[in-house]
Parts: sequence; C-alpha cells; structure tokens
Amino acid sequence: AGDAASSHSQPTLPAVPPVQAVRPPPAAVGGGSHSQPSFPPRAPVRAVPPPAKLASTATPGALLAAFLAKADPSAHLRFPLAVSPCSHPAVSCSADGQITRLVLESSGLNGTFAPATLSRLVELRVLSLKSNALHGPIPDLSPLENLKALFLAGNRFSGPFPASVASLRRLRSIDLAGNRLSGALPPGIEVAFPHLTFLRLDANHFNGSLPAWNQSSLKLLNVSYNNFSGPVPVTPVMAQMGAAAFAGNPELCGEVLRRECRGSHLLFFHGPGNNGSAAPPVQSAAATGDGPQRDDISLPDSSTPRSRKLRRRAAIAVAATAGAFVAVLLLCAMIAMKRGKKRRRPSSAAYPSPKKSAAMSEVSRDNTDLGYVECVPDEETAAMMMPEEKARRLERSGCLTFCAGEGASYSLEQLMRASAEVLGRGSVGTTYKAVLDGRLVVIVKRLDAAKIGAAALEAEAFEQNMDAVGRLRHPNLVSLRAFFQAKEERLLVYDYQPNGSLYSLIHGSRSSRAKPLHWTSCLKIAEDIGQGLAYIHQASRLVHGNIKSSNVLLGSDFEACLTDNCLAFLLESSEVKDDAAYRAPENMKSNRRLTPKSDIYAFGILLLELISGKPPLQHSVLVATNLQTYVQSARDDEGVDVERLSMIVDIASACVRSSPESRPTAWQVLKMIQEVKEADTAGDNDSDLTSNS
Ligand SMILES: Nc1ncnc2c1ncn2[C@@H]1O[C@H](COP(=O)(O)OP(=O)(O)OP(=O)(O)O)[C@@H](O)[C@H]1O
Repeated sequence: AGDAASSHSQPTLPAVPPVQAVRPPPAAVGGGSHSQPSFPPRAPVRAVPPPAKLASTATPGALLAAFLAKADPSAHLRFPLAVSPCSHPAVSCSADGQITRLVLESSGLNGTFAPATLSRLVELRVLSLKSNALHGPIPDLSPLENLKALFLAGNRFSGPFPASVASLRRLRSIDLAGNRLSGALPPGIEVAFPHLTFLRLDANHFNGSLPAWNQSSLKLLNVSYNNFSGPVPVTPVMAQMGAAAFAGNPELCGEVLRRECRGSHLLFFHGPGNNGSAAPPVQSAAATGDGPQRDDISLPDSSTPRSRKLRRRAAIAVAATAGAFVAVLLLCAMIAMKRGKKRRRPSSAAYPSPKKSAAMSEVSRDNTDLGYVECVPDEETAAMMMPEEKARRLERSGCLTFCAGEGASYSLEQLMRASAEVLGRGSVGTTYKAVLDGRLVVIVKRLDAAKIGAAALEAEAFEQNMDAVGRLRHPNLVSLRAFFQAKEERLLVYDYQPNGSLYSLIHGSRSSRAKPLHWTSCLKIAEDIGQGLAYIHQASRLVHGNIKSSNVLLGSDFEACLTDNCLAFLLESSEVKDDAAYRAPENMKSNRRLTPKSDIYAFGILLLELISGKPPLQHSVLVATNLQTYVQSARDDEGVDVERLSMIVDIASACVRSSPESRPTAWQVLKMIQEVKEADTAGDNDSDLTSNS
C-alpha cells in the first residue's frame, strides 16, 4: 500500500472518509482490535500526554494522539485514539501494528506540527496533511527514513525548507506547495532524492537560485510563484517541464523562460553528457511515414552549426511543450473535478481529498447527461492557499475539461508518461500524436498564439466555443474529447484516426498521372462528408470553417470524418494564408463572417477534387472551366456512368456558385449525393463497380 500510494499522482492516495463523531469503547484503552465494528457513545475521545512526556517506547496511537493534541487543539477531528489507530481508514499499518500510511487531508487541522510525534512513526511510507491550516515550522522529520511520499501542501507552514526532509533519500513525491516557506533551498538538494518523481514547491516564498535537477525519474517539477532568481538551469529534465513550472518568479531568466539573463548569454543545453538524460522521443511524421510527408514539419538539417542550434532549440521547444502539457495535467490533478459548470467550491479546502476526486470521476463516467466535467479554475484554489498578491498575479490557469458525456478515460499518470510525435503544423498550431502507456493513442493539437487572434484565446470565449465543439458527436466527425486551458496554453485532444487523410489518399502516394479514386469510394466519401457537414449545420448551427481534403480523415473502417471542426473562430482575426482554393469568393480577404455557405463552397471544391483526383481549383480557374469536361476527362478511362458523374458535377457546380444565397444547404447537398449513390447501387451498370480497382 505504501508503494502504491507513494506514486506522484494524487488519486493513488487513499481517501479520507468524512469525519464522524466516533467514540472509543469503554474498555478498549491501549489496545483494541483492527476489526472493531462500532464504538459505544461514551468516554472522551482523547486523553493525551503532552509530547514532552512521551516515553521513548510510545505506541503509534500515543504518538498520533500527541500530534493531534497540537495540530487539532479544538479536537474537532474526533479520532478514535483510544483504540488502535490502525482501524481508522486514514491509517494503514503493518502486520505488527506500525503506522505505514497516514492521510489526514482537509481535516480542519489548524494548530502546529509538534516535533517528536509523527516523526517517530519510523515505518511511515506516506504522510499527507494536505489542505489544512497547520502553521509554524515543519519539524525535524529525519527519523522517517522510510518515507516515500510527503504531502504538506495547502497549509501555512513557515520557515525554511526543512533540512531534515533533504535527508530522506527514499522520498519520491514531495508536495510543499501553497505554504509560507521561505529562504534558499538547502545546498545539494538536487541530488538528495535519487528516485524523485514529483516535486512541488510552488506558491511559497523561496528565493535564491534554482538547483539543476536532472533525475530521469522526475516527471513533475513546479517551483512557480516564488522569488527564485537567476537562470533556470537547462538540464534535459528541467527543460521538459516547460515555462509554466517556473512562472511567477520575476527574477528567473534563461532559455527555458525565453528571458535573457542580464549580463549573460542565454543558456543552452549542450546535448547528452550533462547527466545523460534525453528529451522525450519526438519524431517528425516524415520519419515514421505516418501522416503527410510535408517539408514544413521536418527539423533543419544538422550538418551546419546554425542548423544544429536550430535543431537543438526545436528539440527543447518540443520537450518544453510536452513538459508544459504534463505540467498542466498534473496541475489539474491537484484540483477537484466538479460536476457540470459549477464554479464555486463548496468547501474551504485548498485541495480536494482523493476520495472526492474519485467520486467525481465515478459520477462523470456514469452520467452521460453531464455534458462535461470541469476542473475548479486554478485561481480559486490558489486564492485559498496563497497570499493575496500572488493570487492576483496568477491569472486563469490549467484546467482540464472532458467533453460531452466523457469520463476521464485515461489517468493523469498515463498522460504524464505519454510520448509525443509531431504530425504536422497546421493553420492553428502543431499536431501531436501521443501514446499513453503504449496503448491509447490520442491526437493533441497545441494552439499557437502567434497564429490565432488574442480574442479567440480569451478564456471565457475559448471555453464557450470549445464547449460547443466538444458536444458534437457524429460518426463522420472526429470527436474532440477534451481541451485544456492554461495561462499560455490551449490544447485540444482528439480521437486518433488511423488511416490517414483524404488528401494523402487522393494525392499522397499517387503520381501526377494516377487515376482518381474508385467511383463507389468517391460516392461513399462524399456522402460521409455530407453527413458530417449537415450534422454540424443542422444540429449545432455551427460553421466548420476549414473544409479541405487534409481535414478529412479516414477512421478505422475507412469512414470519412471531418476534423478541425468549427475552429473558424480561432482564425477570425488572423490573415488568410493557406488553402485559398477552398475559400468562397466572399471570404477571400477575411476570415470573418464565415457562414454555412462558405462551408458549402469548400465542399463543392472538395467534391471536384475527389472525383477528378486533381488539386483543388482556384476560384479564378474555376469560373473559366467547363467542369463537366474537366471531370470527365479525368475519369474517361473508368467507364463510369456519364449521367451519374455529370449529376455529381452538377451538385459541385451548385455548391461553388459565386453567390452564397444560391448555393444549396448541406442537407440538400447530402440528399442529392444520396440519390446518386442509390441510383448507382441499384443501377444497371455493374461494370462501374469494378473499374479502377
Ligand atoms: N485526429 C487525427 N488522427 C490522425 N491524424 C491526424 C489527426 N488530426 C490531424 N492528423 C494529422 O496531422 C496532420 C497535421 O494536422 P493539422 O490539422 O495540424 O494540419 P493541417 O490539417 O494540414 O492544417 P490545418 O490546421 O489548416 O487544418 C494532418 O495532416 C493529419 O494527417
């Protein structure tokens, strides 16, 4: 139990049940069985000797009582100390009755942490006193040599980083966030914990320089909102954490923060050899053969010093991205998930108990009407655990939202370990393929603020838009599963579509003289896209805004699915750059005022591309082209029924009319395509179905 609970992810800590008025049995003082079923309502809850008088052979129960006497002076936590503490769910014990785990989170402890009390529970593996109001210094904990997880976050502890903690070499998880600890970190702390996986020191008053942590085991580090100064050491591990891990320290500088240090050069990590750890595995799509092989996603050639430098920067940037992603997720792990859109915390606890989190996830899994599960916005939590001026500095921050009807289908730990691979860079950001625990594959789109208007990234607007997009569920749409919103991060998580894009299918591996796709495949794909588009327009009254062959992906059954759905709002204030061929004439100059009729125009262009196998036609070329001849000449070796082919060309022609008002609706387009398809299926010309196979 100790090992499991010592992992860095909060939910592994056992739940603390609601505090009940539990009273000891009349004759159970000093003993008691582990399976004591109930306690008669009599006798005082605690009769505790002061710590100074504790015998060196004091029992675990007596030590715990001594701790509670100071930590809970009003004795509102009615802990059944007269019997063995092992019977309490907050406590785990070894076979010989030694306490190995003590979790007293959000328990209203508002006194001090008395020395020589819990620190004498030498078999402790896990100690969590999170989200109380304990004050004063953290006492000497050096006897706790077996301790693996120490969670003291969200209290009011003051004084320096406890030197005794630095002597606990078995520690893997340390969370001291949200206290009033101050001063410099003890020298050598970067090598004090060989197995460290999780270290949170954020929202304290620490100062001095940052140590160069570089344990390959370290998955989360957060020192934000302190007063650290000087360069952030660019070890591979620290570079992975991303800028958010160091934010809120005005005097910090260096490459990781993209802030030049006064009087010195920016720091760069100069490759393996500096303790040897490597950045997370990131490959270009071209390297793996997965996704379109486009020039713009490859890193610079490494043959020149400049390109090596660029490559290094790119690697650090990608590593930082992955780190930021992980940091955002872990930040969310510290925060309770709440049902629905409720925003205010009902309790004053800075952190939820693991039990609450687990219960929330259960609810969200079971309740598909829920819409989505939302984290408590970070600043609210921060406001409860941080001094006011820090709370003011902390704007809206990390929040994970699962979309319509989704429970958390992957754990934070899985996400933390996910490896990321760049698939490409599109109009709104960079797309990654992330593999969780080597099994679950998701697509993560990291939005690029430089490509997107600031207005679209405004937190409320972004959330509203993504909420609407996240509700779209249709077999021909790639589902948005979750989105993340942090101060400087916007991440979208989609289902992974394993069979590439329609762009690759039509143009990718084919030579310029290759034939277009099989006629029946064309009809099926056209119908699929039409279904997805009609759903968007009709069911949600949204606009797709970016219909093109690279935004049609093929699912596991080769069904065509529209992706990047309804992200037009992200591009409203950006310049029109790419894919002009799909742009309706009325939208040529501006991304504003995209309408369903803009989508219909793009669909018409896509339809022509699909059935001709040729690149999309620019509007100027289109108006001067006889589309019937254009398409028929592309398919003249197929023996496709000319009448049906001409019907599809007619549908496309209607879609690309110059006047938006004269274009059909998505439902009309779909219906017309289905009529052609039905005629084809029931048709008299079976040879159509075997041509071009
Ligand atoms: N859900 C997904 N499943 C599998 N591959 C995907 C998924 N989403 C995107 N991709 C792949 O990632 C590549 C990059 O996608 P991205 O959306 O960033 O660029 P794009 O589609 O070329 O441009 P734009 O952003 O303008 O739509 C795509 O070419 C596609 O092959």
